[in-house]
Amino acid sequence: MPRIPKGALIVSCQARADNPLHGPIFMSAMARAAAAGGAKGFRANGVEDVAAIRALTTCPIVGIDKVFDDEYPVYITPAFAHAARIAQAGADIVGLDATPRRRNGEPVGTLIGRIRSELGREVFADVSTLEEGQAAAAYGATYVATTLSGYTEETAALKEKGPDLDLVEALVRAVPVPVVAEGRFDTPELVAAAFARGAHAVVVGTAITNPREITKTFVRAAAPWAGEGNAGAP
Ligand SMILES: CC(=O)N[C@H](C=O)[C@@H](O)[C@H](O)[C@H](O)COP(=O)(O)O
Repeated sequence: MPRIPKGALIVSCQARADNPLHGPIFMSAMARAAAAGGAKGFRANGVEDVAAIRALTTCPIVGIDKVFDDEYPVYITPAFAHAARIAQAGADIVGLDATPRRRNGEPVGTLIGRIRSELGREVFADVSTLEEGQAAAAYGATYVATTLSGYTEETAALKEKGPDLDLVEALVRAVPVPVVAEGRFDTPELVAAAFARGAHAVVVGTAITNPREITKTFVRAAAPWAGEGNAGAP
């Protein structure tokens, strides 16, 4: 199984159902474009997208299966069945929510152990705090990533504050496995800052593969000048 190389840029190629680029045709094209640009691995969601990207690369793929259920906050690969189908689709590494929040499936420690022993896959643990990262590493996760910082109740206030570089550094100091920076790393400078804090690799999604969200940032910049008779604003 290929490992994520040190210094790698991993490109997350994901588009939800309401995104015009949803589906394996567009997501595999995104992965090809990212590979041509030098990406050394991919993160992808769902069996179809993972299989389509597997068909075009031998680089490591962090496969996840997002399953939304109003009763449970955990949606990134919540249970073993989801991990199994993502592994079957060709993911070298299974990504999952490694927070201790309620999930529709076995406890995260059991899940990590089963993915490694029964599926023979590496585990990429998405966490939101230092304590969650330490627990995930103790359970046997291969990588610990800052993916969920800003996206849990406990960390929600961080979402508007850019990427969680402090968590990257705290994890690097505390856990014995490679730490991956993920979540809101939306400029090359922030990617460099993550490596300077000790990250093993960095995952970038929206800023590379979501033209709708990228367009919004440009439109926001144009907004003060938009509209009739507003030519000289602000
Ligand atoms: C919280 C959550 O569900 N994060 C997801 C995880 O798969 C994705 O929606 C993110 O796009 C990904 O983590 C990359 O982050 P960013 O798009 O900020 O570069």
